[in-house]
Amino acid sequence: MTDPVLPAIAAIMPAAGIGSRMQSSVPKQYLQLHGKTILEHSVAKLRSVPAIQQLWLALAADDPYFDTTALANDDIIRVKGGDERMHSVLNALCFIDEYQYPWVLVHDAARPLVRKSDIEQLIKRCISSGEGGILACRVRDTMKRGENTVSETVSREHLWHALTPQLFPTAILKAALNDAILAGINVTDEASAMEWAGHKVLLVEGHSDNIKITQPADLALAAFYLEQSI
Ligand SMILES: Nc1ccn([C@@H]2O[C@H](COP(=O)(O)OP(=O)(O)OP(=O)(O)O)[C@@H](O)[C@H]2O)c(=O)n1
Ligand SMILES: C[C@](O)(CO)[C@H](O)COP(=O)(O)O
Repeated sequence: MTDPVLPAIAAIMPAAGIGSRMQSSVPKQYLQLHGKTILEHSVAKLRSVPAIQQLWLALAADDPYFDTTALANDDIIRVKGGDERMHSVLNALCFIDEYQYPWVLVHDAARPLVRKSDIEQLIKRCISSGEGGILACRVRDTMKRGENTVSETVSREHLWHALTPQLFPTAILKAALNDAILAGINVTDEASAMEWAGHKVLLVEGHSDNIKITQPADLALAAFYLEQSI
């Protein structure tokens, strides 16, 4: 497959969360990892991809931390985050010119370990096929459903962990996300809205070390993975 001619891609980084599951004194995107904030690591990964020509950052309206980071002088475009991740993403989407940037890539600030090669593979696969898609990694453990006891074993065949980035045509994602939110759908990733709206979503296998920093133990794991990549 020859490399497709890449259109301009705008990126949205949702970074307006409070990180409640992290139980930390600051929102987790501002925790330090090898001398930089998790947010700075994640932004640097998107900045390393030439096809990404515009970067929108959704921040909490009362975020007092961002201006203390090295990104304060970056040309990153700040927008106000929303009550939930899906609102933060939609708020940013509403500002993106879909003619100038026909594709939009969404990547969690809480995923600082994503590999440039995985991002570029996602872009190549989606642009080549004309379909949106997500980075994902296959489930490896036996999966159980239940609360305190097992109610069922869920077949792990064709079962994936959805990761980010997720890449979709800008206008189509904007419409799908807006309509899904209006319909009261629980949209925890962009693909959920696209699926609900009936669109195909490509699964692009990525590395399982692209973890989302969510709980306290994840910080040490991320530091370990970072040491392996140096
Ligand atoms: N209203 C929100 C909630 C989350 N996010 C962002 O979406 C990403 C993934 O969300 P999650 O891991 O759930 O982060 P938090 O919501 O901060 O974590 P928690 O659910 O533990 O509070 C994070 O980069 C987070 O900053 C956002 O931009 N706006
Ligand atoms: C978008 C995501 O990272 C894909 O796995 C995930 O859905 C975010 O969920 P969260 O509850 O907002 O962390």
